[in-house]
Amino acid sequence: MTALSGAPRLSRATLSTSRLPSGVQAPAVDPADVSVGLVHLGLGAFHRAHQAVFTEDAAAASGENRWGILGVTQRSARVVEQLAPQDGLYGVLTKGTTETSLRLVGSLRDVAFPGVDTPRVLTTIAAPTTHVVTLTVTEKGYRRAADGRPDLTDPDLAADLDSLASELRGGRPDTPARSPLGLLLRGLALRARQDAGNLTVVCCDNLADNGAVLAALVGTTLDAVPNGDRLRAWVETSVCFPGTMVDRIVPATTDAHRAEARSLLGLSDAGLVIGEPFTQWVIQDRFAGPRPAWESVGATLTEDVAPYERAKLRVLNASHSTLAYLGALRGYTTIAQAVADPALEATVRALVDDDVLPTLVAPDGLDLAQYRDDVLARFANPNTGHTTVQVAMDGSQKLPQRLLGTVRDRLDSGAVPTAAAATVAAWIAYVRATSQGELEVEGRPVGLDDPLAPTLAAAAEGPLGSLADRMLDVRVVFGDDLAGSDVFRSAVRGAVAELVGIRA
Ligand SMILES: NC(=O)c1ccc[n+]([C@@H]2O[C@H](COP(=O)([O-])OP(=O)(O)OC[C@H]3O[C@@H](n4cnc5c(N)ncnc54)[C@H](O)[C@@H]3O)[C@@H](O)[C@H]2O)c1
Ligand SMILES: O=P(O)(O)OC[C@@H](O)[C@@H](O)[C@H](O)[C@H](O)CO
Repeated sequence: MTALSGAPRLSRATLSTSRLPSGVQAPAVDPADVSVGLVHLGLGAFHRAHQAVFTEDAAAASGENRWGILGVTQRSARVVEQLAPQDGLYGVLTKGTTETSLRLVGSLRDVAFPGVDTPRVLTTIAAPTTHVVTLTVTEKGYRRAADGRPDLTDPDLAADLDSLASELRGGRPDTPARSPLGLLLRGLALRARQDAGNLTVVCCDNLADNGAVLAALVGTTLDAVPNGDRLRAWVETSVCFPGTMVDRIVPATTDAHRAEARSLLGLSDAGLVIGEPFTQWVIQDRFAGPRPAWESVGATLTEDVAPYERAKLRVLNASHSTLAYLGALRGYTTIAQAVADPALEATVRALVDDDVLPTLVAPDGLDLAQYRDDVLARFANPNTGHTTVQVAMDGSQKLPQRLLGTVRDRLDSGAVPTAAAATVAAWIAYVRATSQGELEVEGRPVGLDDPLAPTLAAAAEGPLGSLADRMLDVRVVFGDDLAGSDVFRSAVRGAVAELVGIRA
């Protein structure tokens, strides 16, 4: 029996005929009464537990019914298959340290998979009733090259740019899009062609300076497209890319979560997501047109998002990755188990206190030491079940965003970033163990899950004595500056030697 069998499926029909059990919160908006005004690219777990909830609550608070979401999956139709039969309805199971609650969300009004639905997605991005596009497509989804510019050799992006070039010559926008950036650019092109008005594009991925990064990617990609200059000029005057800091720990949903939600709801929910109680959204107040009144339901709209984003990436996400690598290497399944290990907690505190905090300017009213403690308390929540292996994936994409800025700032100030080097060493040891088939967590082998896996595995292979040097030579991760820094190299060499038990 699976987690979904034995109970009718959540849908508008079953919701209207079932009496919701007490304790389960109904959608804050009536899904029948909501039209689409926002398109989301990357309909993973995080969007459903974060921006979709803020958007629904904001619409309910302001009494507006124009902020329904078209959610677009990226790589497969799986999430569409989960949500379309449910009319887009799904639950968010919130798991605190002592309490669990379930709410249903009705703001997701339509779902699409670019493999078959590209024309519909482009038309919706270009609709005058659409005012905002949001994205959560993971770090690797942006297809950036080592220098941060668009990777024009990426076959999916290249195929999309061919389609875009044809559409800019008047061709029909009907080829399936293959990359998030391609989909966005093609949607912008159709919007410009139809003169449908301004648009705001909000990157909600854990990328440093995410708004500016996405704006630059859009601009430099258009430079490479024949006749892209007119579209680029339109984007510069008609599209805003505010930066954001997004925060809520949203682990992957398991069958056990689905079974738990089914027993609370009495209906089965294939689109269920789970999250911790904490949620935060800080958004740069730079919009090209209307937006949901997110500030009315707890989001912070600010001129300067950078201090919030930097504090979150460098404290929370860097600590998360440290616990993920060291925790998995010690055989811990979850982040909560890892942070409960006094040695690992001490390592994380050293990272934050010695190297991260000296690089930060506290955002208004935030006590950074308290923030560190609050983050560690959130990690200790045993009920989210966030796995070390999930957080550890894609290290080549994550470390540059969450750790290497700290390293650069420390080196620039003349300090030796010993604690940050220890996190780099943890990642190196993890890459070595997973790429050589040497890591098991709870008796299950763990492989290396990273878009650069072949390059990393090749660098990890060979004598332990030169492991740190071979890995630091992967310049797409470390850049020429860190690969060329004797101070950093020496710190990483020492930390790797300590971790793998050899002489530096
Ligand atoms: N889960 C969290 O706790 C959390 C918290 C804050 C921010 N985020 C941000 O949200 C992102 C997504 O997290 P999630 O929990 O929704 O993950 P998820 O695995 O549930 O969903 C990831 C989404 O990105 C798409 N994607 C993945 N790889 C891609 C690729 N190579 N090209 C194009 N699209 C790709 C997937 O199709 C999916 O839509 C994270 O990478 C992070 O930047 C997540
Ligand atoms: O989402 P990822 O996989 O990029 O990173 C894993 C976690 O560090 C991250 O998702 C945190 O849970 C999140 O950033 C908390 O807001």
